[in-house]
Amino acid sequence: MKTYRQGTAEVRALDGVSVGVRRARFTAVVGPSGSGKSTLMHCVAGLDTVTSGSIVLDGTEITGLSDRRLTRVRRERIGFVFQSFNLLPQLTAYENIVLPVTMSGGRPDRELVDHLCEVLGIAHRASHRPAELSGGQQQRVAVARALVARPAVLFADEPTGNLDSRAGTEVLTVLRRSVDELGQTVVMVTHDPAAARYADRVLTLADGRLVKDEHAASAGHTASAGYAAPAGHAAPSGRAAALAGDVTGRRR
Ligand SMILES: Nc1ncnc2c1ncn2[C@@H]1O[C@H](COP(=O)(O)OP(=O)(O)OP(=O)(O)O)[C@@H](O)[C@H]1O
Repeated sequence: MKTYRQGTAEVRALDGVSVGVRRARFTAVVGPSGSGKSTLMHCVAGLDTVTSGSIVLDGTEITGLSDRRLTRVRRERIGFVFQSFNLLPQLTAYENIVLPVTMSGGRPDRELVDHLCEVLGIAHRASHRPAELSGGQQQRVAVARALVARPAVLFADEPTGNLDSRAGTEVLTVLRRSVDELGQTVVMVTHDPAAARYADRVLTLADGRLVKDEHAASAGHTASAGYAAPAGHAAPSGRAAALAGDVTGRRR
């Protein structure tokens, strides 16, 4: 449960939402404006706290952690991609990608970065500055930057919000590939049902409640509207089933 105070009124931004997200799966959270999508993502990712209930992230109960430990969990286990790409304009794509690693005093794993650039289709743009890249390419650089620390979960909040449909397709395709080829766990908030079709599972919120929970087959996976249909991906089997409960938010 997550409530906000607005004057004398209390807004229930999340109300009795209980959900677990599996590893190496692509989960989309959809719903109308104000339904609680961002609040859910912020609570699950440790950017905000729940009023009651608990959040378990990659086996760690994050509810009640001190700010210092929560910051560490976010830095080490979570990757974020937002609507705005937040790239540093004076750095090249490669330098932007490795920035989180170099900032925390580490040395980038060149092989991993090259592999990410390859999978995300930006290898040939690595030495370019953001201004020389298309919106879709910039967002793919942002995805690579989020993945370079090998996060347990990648949270994407309206990652296609600033992009036209072609660039949006590029970004959704690389998110899909990160799940299929890198085994990445992805949770994406979107208001766009066409974007949600790239996911294995679609959670629908309305008025802070979970009103629908659809898995790929029933989520109209192959239908295409707005974005090109995802190119026949195969959801990983067995492996994910054995690793249930990667991220859970429970009502107490
Ligand atoms: N900081 C806040 N203070 C007060 N109320 C808030 C705050 N943040 C969100 N809310 C309220 O909580 C509810 C859920 O908001 P939230 O931003 O999670 O919805 P959303 O589905 O992400 O919407 P959108 O698609 O417009 O971003 C809304 O009624 C909103 O007004």
